[in-house]
Amino acid sequence: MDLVMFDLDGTLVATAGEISDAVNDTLARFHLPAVPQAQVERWIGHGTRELLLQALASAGQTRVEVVRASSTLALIAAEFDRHYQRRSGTLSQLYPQVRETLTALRERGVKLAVVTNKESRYTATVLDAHGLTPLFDCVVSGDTLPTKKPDPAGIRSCLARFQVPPERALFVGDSSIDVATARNAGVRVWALPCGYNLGEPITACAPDRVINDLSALR
Ligand SMILES: O=C(O)COP(=O)(O)O
Repeated sequence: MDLVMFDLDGTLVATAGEISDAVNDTLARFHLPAVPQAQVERWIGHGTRELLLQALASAGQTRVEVVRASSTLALIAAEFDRHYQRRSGTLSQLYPQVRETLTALRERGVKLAVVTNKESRYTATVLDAHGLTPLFDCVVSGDTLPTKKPDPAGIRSCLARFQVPPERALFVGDSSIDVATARNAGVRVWALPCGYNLGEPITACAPDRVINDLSALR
């Protein structure tokens, strides 16, 4: 392999606890009931803004489209932004073997990238909080390109940047969105079972291989 691309939430870092806290800080500020972390985990995958919309719809007992069109959304999103930036890195943890494996792959000259649907300002905070930023050659966030996963543009931009053919690359993720993204780009995909797969078992989306931790890459 010449290039390995990783999803972020649920693959490199367990982030659900602090996302959930930031969501509930925001809901409390607007006198809305809290949502359980288990529910927040099922909303991870389409980007933090989409997650916030889901939480607001659930807490307010309305539809996501109603929240999306609401005139107060910008105000609520700004409040969430403050809480999430403040909470980032406070509860999240690297999964076992992440730092060791990234370091070993880098030493072998493998290019490393993050391709996440998380917006870039949050991606940067989370990667910095865990000292991961220097380990990656490229980071593609949910708002880096006009489209996000499962569109293959993020993977393709990494392949093009490092001039790696799809068969010499691997994508590692934790969800059906990651599997679909890799398939759309013609890249092999390995998946971790203990991340956030929209509440479904990872085997349901048939990755090329299920791995228990990143040491399988070494
Ligand atoms: O922010 C999200 O919802 C998803 O992020 P991920 O693509 O790293 O899983």
